[in-house]
Amino acid sequence: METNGQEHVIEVTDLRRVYGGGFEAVCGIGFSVRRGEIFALLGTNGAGKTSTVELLEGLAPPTSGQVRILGRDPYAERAAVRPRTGVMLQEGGFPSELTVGETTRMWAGCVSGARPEQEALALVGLTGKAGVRVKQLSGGERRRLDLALALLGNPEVLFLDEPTTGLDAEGRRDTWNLVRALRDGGTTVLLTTHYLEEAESLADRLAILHEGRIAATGTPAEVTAAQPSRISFELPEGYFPGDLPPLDRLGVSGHEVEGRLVKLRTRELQRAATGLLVWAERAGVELRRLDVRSASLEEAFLGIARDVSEKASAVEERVA
Ligand SMILES: Nc1ncnc2c1ncn2[C@@H]1O[C@H](COP(=O)(O)OP(=O)(O)OP(=O)(O)O)[C@@H](O)[C@H]1O
Repeated sequence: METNGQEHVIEVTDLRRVYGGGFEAVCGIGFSVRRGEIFALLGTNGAGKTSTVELLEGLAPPTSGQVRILGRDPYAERAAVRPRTGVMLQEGGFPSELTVGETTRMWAGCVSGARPEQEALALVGLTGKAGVRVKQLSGGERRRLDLALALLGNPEVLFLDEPTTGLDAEGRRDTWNLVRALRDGGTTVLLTTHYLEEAESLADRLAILHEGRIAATGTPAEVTAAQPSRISFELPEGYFPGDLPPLDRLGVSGHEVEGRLVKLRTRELQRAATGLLVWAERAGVELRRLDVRSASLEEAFLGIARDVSEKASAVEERVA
């Protein structure tokens, strides 16, 4: 389907998943991902990420609502959709007695038009490991093998479930660069991650799931823009909070004082920082431990989880 001339490769409409015992893990969510976009699904433990991704991968049918991958139903039309997608699960589950080369060849036999084994291994930095048994690989190397296998069929759509869990900082950067290069080559990527820094750095757009619902969605900048920025500093010797300029006139929406440390929250970062620095300059004081920062995705994430839980308990209290 096309919207504004851009092809939506993944389309999710009013999607619900209710498990056998009646538990609703996915409660009517909707989003779409354009060709060549990296889209991240974030959420606390149990938010419904895996339950959603399994429906996108066609591993189960939705209870209600619709998923379209490349315009088709990934469950009912699995034979048509599966060859055009690559899936990296949380646990690859490949036989650990096989070597890396044997595993790659075995998997390539199930994929039409597979990349050469060496190319797939080189993409993920496993060149030279073809003769090593899977059980001898480190945790990070196993993750990279899982990724190589997902890439074997040159997929148009790539599903990555926590692709960098267990990787060291360098391995994580390498994977990010590879995912970006794939995106630049036109691959559409949907990933789940617990690393907010990963989503902030990698995702073109993201959705934060909470208790089966989308609590926020947009570009990382849009999602963080809804959160206040922070300024913190140490009160100079001999000064008290009341000596600061009136905080509301600086555009400060909230503050805390812990000992000599002052923490300010503001949605007008430039105005608040300028007002504070002009005051310090005029008073001839140094603001030690000065820290001025825009909201991070982590703050947005924690803020959303807190807000939704607070609203839920307020409703429960009203009902009780
Ligand atoms: N087969 C099942 N039967 C019943 N409930 C299930 C089943 N699978 C998952 N759930 C429940 O659905 C909810 C969402 O689980 P899901 O695995 O989708 O979350 P997640 O966001 O992927 O979590 P995590 O980050 O911990 O992997 C959880 O409360 C989980 O206990």
